[in-house]
Amino acid sequence: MLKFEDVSSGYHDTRIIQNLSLSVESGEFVALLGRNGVGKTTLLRTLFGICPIFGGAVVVDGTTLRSIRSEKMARAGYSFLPDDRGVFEELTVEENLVLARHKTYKPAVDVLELFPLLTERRTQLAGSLSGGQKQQLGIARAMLAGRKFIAIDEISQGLQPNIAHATMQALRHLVDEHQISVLIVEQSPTLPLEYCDRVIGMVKGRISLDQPVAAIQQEPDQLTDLLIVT
Ligand SMILES: Nc1ncnc2c1ncn2[C@@H]1O[C@H](COP(=O)(O)OP(=O)(O)OP(=O)(O)O)[C@@H](O)[C@H]1O
Repeated sequence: MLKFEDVSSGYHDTRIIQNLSLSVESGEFVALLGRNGVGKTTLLRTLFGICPIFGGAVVVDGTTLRSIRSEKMARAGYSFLPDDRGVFEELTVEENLVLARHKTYKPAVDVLELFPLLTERRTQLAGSLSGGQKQQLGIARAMLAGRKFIAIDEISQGLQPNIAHATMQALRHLVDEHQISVLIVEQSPTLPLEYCDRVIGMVKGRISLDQPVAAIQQEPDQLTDLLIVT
């Protein structure tokens, strides 16, 4: 359903993504791993039209695109949670959720059950939430809007471990129930190895690893180049 074909992209005249090819199928839950600065965020920004494509093409639902418009992706049911959480700070929690909801699509996950604080804080301005609370609102919005594809940058950022696990379980359920695709960016392999189907690793703007989770569990050394050195 989604393919990057020999894509190069970046910022102004700086090429960050280098001749990168990958695909994500319907009903696949994929994690993108890599150290700081390798281009994971830039890859997601390219898919959602925030960074220009310098070369190659992105194929979305069979249509080859050499430039991408964010609003078209949103209309097609592709949702993106950027690393700054992408909430409307001047609107309430409830208004943020209403704007993300689609007329007919009802996700198989009740986001208010998943994130009870969104009900407790429904009349509060999103801008006054903490970072972790904004993350929950942003993920809820991405789940409501992503009828075909959900991309989430830095998924566990600011989330308590139990909430991060519940979020991954809910995404797994959405993938299995609706055959949507999910692509997450995460710093650590722990959650991806428990919940995802496949791990894609990036080094310096290129793919360095693309393996099913089962293959990585057998040979975890494959992750060494992708892990953060502390
Ligand atoms: N707005 C920008 N203008 C120019 N260069 C940028 C911009 N944003 C990021 N970069 C550069 O692009 C490269 C890749 O950054 P990117 O944020 O995609 O990496 P990342 O893998 O997501 O890292 P992190 O995990 O730290 O967010 C870095 O060298 C970064 O300095």
